[in-house]
Amino acid sequence: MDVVLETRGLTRTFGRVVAAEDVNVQIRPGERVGLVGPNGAGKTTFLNLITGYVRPDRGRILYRGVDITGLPPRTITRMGIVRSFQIPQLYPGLTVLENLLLAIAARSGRGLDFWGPLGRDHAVAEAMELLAAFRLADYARRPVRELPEGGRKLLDVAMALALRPTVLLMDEPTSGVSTQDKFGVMEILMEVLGRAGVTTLFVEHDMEVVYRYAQRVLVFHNGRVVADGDPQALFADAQIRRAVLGWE
Ligand SMILES: Nc1ncnc2c1ncn2[C@@H]1O[C@H](COP(=O)(O)OP(=O)(O)OP(=O)(O)O)[C@@H](O)[C@H]1O
Repeated sequence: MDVVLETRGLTRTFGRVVAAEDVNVQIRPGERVGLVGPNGAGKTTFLNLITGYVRPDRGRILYRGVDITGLPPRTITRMGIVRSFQIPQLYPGLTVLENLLLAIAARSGRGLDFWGPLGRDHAVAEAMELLAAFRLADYARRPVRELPEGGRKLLDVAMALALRPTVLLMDEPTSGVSTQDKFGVMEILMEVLGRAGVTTLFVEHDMEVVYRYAQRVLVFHNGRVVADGDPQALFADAQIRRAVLGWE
């Protein structure tokens, strides 16, 4: 089986809290995986472990067969595992285009001032193409603070995609987005990420979003992955519905 990301026996405690316990997961290239579970179940810790922000007490993380356990976050990002944040890390006073140019500059490891005119033209063309894909082209010259929340989420992911990830991790892509906008945001995200062939893992509390957009769901509970399967099967399971998702 082709595996892009794998965890083996991943375990991490904070004092008495077991935030990850013997997490064994294999992710295939191009999969779209929803991470669900109650508050404090260990979903964010799982993302923090993979991206190097938190070190495991035990266990290994393999990316394309290479052991990345304990590597610094910057190195892991450069290798192709990129994270987009729950609260988008944007510069509200800069334009949408400028924010994206900064992400493109970050990919090259250089500041904007290192670009000659040709490099800048290429970067602007690339940024405009990305903005068009994310339906943000009309906002290109406007400051980020004028973007609606859904637009900020899209820009945040566009910036992550500018780093050319193989694996993208998203923490609640629809949090703070209005009910009428959230499916629109997810449609665009999934279309663009699917076309780019990016393997996507996303933490999500909105089960309707998970149901519609995840091909596979990992259910976390007390730091463990207690269920792993397709959303139709998992959400039909009465025990998971009651004990883990809090549904009757
Ligand atoms: N840096 C930390 N220091 C101490 N405790 C932590 C730390 N990070 C996470 N924890 C604890 O580990 C447990 C798992 O937290 P985590 O944030 O991973 O859960 P979660 O499933 O993402 O929850 P939520 O859905 O509320 O975001 C919680 O009890 C949390 O308080």
